[in-house]
Amino acid sequence: MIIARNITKTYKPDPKEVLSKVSLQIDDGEFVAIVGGSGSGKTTLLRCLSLQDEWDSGQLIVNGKDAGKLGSIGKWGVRRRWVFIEEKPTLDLHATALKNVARSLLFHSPIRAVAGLVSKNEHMEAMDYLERVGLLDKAHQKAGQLSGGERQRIAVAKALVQGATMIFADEPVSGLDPTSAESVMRDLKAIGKREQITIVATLHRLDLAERYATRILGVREGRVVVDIPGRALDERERGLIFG
Ligand SMILES: Nc1ncnc2c1ncn2[C@@H]1O[C@H](COP(=O)(O)OP(=O)(O)OP(=O)(O)O)[C@@H](O)[C@H]1O
Repeated sequence: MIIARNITKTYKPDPKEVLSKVSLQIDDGEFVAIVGGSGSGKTTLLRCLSLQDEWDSGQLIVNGKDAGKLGSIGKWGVRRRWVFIEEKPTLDLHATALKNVARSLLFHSPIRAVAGLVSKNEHMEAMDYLERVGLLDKAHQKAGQLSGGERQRIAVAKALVQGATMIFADEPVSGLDPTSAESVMRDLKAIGKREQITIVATLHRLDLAERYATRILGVREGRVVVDIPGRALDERERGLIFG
């Protein structure tokens, strides 16, 4: 669970508040979509909630711990099972989907990971993860030959390997064609539900947030102006977010 109380952030030396007294709560198992216009502060909010960025004032409580008081080791402990999925996930494009996932199984053995020395058991385990994200038929294809949506699914499989309890995704479907965007959203939602993973994602497309998120946070000029369960927004709510 994440609780934010009056989080405020500026990018110094610019005195303008990019986040302004943001207060919210994210419960375990939610699929939270952060929506808003360009430059409204979505990514900054995601980066603060995921402890990737510092904030200036306010309090962030993560699983009962005051995150502002944690040192780097304490933060590492909290973030150990958090996974970050970017617009373009960092994958080895020359390696197969299978190898990309199998390498995540070797996080405790970096030399084998770099050399790509994967045992038979690890291969089978990686196949299992690829099946869970619906990519079994593409296991032996190089990541560079896969579509953007399929690459996002590899990133999700890697998150599962790492035993993710939370996934933070910054624009996970931007740059994807509408069909792939739908399927990534559908997968994220299904996997989050099945594996009990909390998901927080920034999204440009409001329709996807409305259809897939269990909760929508609307941000405007650094403030959370709408905080509702996932559903179609009414005129007033749209106006509050987009003007
Ligand atoms: N590293 C940075 N240094 C200075 N200003 C920044 C930095 N990152 C973001 N900003 C500014 O903070 C504001 C909010 O940016 P942010 O990326 O959080 O918005 P966003 O809603 O995610 O935008 P978009 O939808 O266009 O990606 C913008 O005015 C941006 O220029």
